[in-house]
Amino acid sequence: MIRVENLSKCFALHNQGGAIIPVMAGAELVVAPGECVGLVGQSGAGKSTLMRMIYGNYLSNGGRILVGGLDVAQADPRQIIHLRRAVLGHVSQFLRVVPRVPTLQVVAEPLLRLGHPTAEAEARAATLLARLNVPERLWSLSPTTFSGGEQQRVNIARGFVHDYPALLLDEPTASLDAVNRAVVLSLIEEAKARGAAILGIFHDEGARNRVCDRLIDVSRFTPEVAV
Ligand SMILES: Nc1ncnc2c1ncn2[C@@H]1O[C@H](COP(=O)(O)OP(=O)(O)OP(=O)(O)O)[C@@H](O)[C@H]1O
Repeated sequence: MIRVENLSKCFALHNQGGAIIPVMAGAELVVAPGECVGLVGQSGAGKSTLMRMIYGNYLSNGGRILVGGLDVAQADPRQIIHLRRAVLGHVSQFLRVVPRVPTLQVVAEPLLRLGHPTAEAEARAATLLARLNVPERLWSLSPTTFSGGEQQRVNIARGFVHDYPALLLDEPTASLDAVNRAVVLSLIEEAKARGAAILGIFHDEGARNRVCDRLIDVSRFTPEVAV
């Protein structure tokens, strides 16, 4: 479902004399349907950079990134938008939303964009928000003023509202209490059980051990010159 082949990445520092910094070379990985793979490696090894390339936020300098048959490294923006809408979900650490949109709508939005009826999308959003213990009195408010943990739970609800075949998770349990952490780990296990291919960064070792089938150390892909 997710396949990375011989991927490389350099950053060009335009404000520092155009210095070229190679940060990744020869990266290879496969995530099969129903599998959760954790990215590990010391700080600066390239975990976030690899995730951003797979999501299409960063361009790569060589290699292939296949997600559901599309090569993200070569895809045009329209193809990437379609991929993100239907195939590749992403739960980042921070919620980024349009101000003044109510929480229920923020969570239902991915389903509405896919053409699901409003009542069905909102019912699914409500189920997830309730499961993640976001109080119902908050659902009609914009999440912009919510606490860090509340925002993260809204973000997780939005990321799991559609049954994406592939999911990228960036520290999904980072600012959660034990009860909500357990809910998120169950959501990940349920996504695996329905066949989602999941790639994640989990600094929470207990979470990683519970949900990851394999770990990949990205420092294997750090080019010699950058060490
Ligand atoms: N936008 C950028 N411009 C220049 N260099 C960058 C940029 N983003 C990342 N880097 C560099 O790429 C390397 C990998 O960074 P990255 O953030 O992917 O590491 P990481 O493994 O996710 O680290 P951490 O665990 O600390 O989040 C680092 O040396 C970093 O300085």
